[in-house]
Amino acid sequence: MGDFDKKYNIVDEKTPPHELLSGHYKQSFAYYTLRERLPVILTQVVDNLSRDKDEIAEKFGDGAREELKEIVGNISKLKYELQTDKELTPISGTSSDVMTWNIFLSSLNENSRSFFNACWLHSECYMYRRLRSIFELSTHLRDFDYFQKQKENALTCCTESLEKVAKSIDAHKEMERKCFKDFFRRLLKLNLWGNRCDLSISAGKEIIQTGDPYTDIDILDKYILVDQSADVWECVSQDDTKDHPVTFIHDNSGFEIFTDFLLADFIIEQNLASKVRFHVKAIPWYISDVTPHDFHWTIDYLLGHQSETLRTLGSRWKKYLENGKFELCPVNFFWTSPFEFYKMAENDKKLYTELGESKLVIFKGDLNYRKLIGDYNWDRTESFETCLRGFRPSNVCTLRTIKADLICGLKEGVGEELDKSDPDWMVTGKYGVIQFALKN
Ligand SMILES: O=P(O)(O)OC[C@@]1(O)O[C@H](CO)[C@@H](O)[C@@H]1O
Ligand SMILES: [Mn+2]
Repeated sequence: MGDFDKKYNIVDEKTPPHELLSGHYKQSFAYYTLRERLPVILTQVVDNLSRDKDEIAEKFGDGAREELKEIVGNISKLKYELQTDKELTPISGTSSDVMTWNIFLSSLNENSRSFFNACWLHSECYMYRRLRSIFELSTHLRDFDYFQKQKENALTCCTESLEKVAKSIDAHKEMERKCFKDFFRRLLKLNLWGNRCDLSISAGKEIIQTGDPYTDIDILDKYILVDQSADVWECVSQDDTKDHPVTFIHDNSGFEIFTDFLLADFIIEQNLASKVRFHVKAIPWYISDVTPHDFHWTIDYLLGHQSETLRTLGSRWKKYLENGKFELCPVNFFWTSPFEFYKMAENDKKLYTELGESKLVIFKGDLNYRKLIGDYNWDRTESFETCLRGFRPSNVCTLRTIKADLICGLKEGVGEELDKSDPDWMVTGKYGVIQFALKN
């Protein structure tokens, strides 16, 4: 370790800092996820395919109907492999990430190359990648998104709430103009809580956002265990970095992406940055995650909505897309790779450098958090900077509701208190963190 590393207690990048989270530990959320949640998610895909087979055949042709039988068989096979803790076999497929995945899989230790023995992050990502490869290898359904209906429903079922939030933000605008900092921090918190609504935590069961979470947003402050929103404001309001974009690494469709856009809208309107960039997933991922299609669909849905408030927002965001104030980045398979982000610089230098152009990169959600700090049993008071293990291509912010049993940056005693008062506090999404680290 060099002097800098010692001073800041940076962990050597090559040595695993702590025990990896894994399905091997029966008391863990990893075990529960692999055993209970993921098989349910696979069963649900099968059920939805059989429910929608006529619709699918109409859209993709009769050949698709035939192929569905084979696809269902292959999904059942994947479920069997998962439930019987089989080896993570190579991915077959035609996409450019197949080789990277397979090199990664072959680099795993032989005794940690099965669903329950591998690092949880790796086996869970693997399941979603294998699921995708089943469709990718078909002729008629290679581009079919088996989570699409659920994602669309996550937005359409909460339009009342979208409208209320948008109206109440508009109403507060005049008042909030006196203090942009407070306004920004509220939008940031709204954006944080928008992450409560992912579908994979509920194994696909609908979670509906109701009411107007903006007006009462401060009530939830007691659930924010680390709140560095003031630091994020300081970073984003720097005048000399206006020409640098703010970048979102999106997480979920539905209510969450709407709140991402609201925050991005504020950034553009207040001229905090000339451009906001968005990164999405290349393939269907963890049920709710945004793909390019979901991104455009969301804006078009708002644009065509009967509510004038939503139409206004939709048409403004469409315009931002046209004039480059909003930019959807080309899909990048790094986001659906098994790699933690500290490995980005060596695996995708270009992406790392590109993120470095931003004045701020906002990582949304629980899975991005897991990739930021790795699926390790970190000491819960370890600093966020240390856990990033050198991954600070730009100023980094994470907005994450806590849905997996790993965390860092807590004050001494906070975790222990919660263990007593609310034993499930790490896996329900009830609590959240807004954490920030300066560029390297
Ligand atoms: O990343 P998101 O959408 O906030 O959450 C994804 C998630 O539901 O899936 C994983 C477990 O299956 C957890 O990390 C997390 O709970
Ligand atoms: Mn997600």
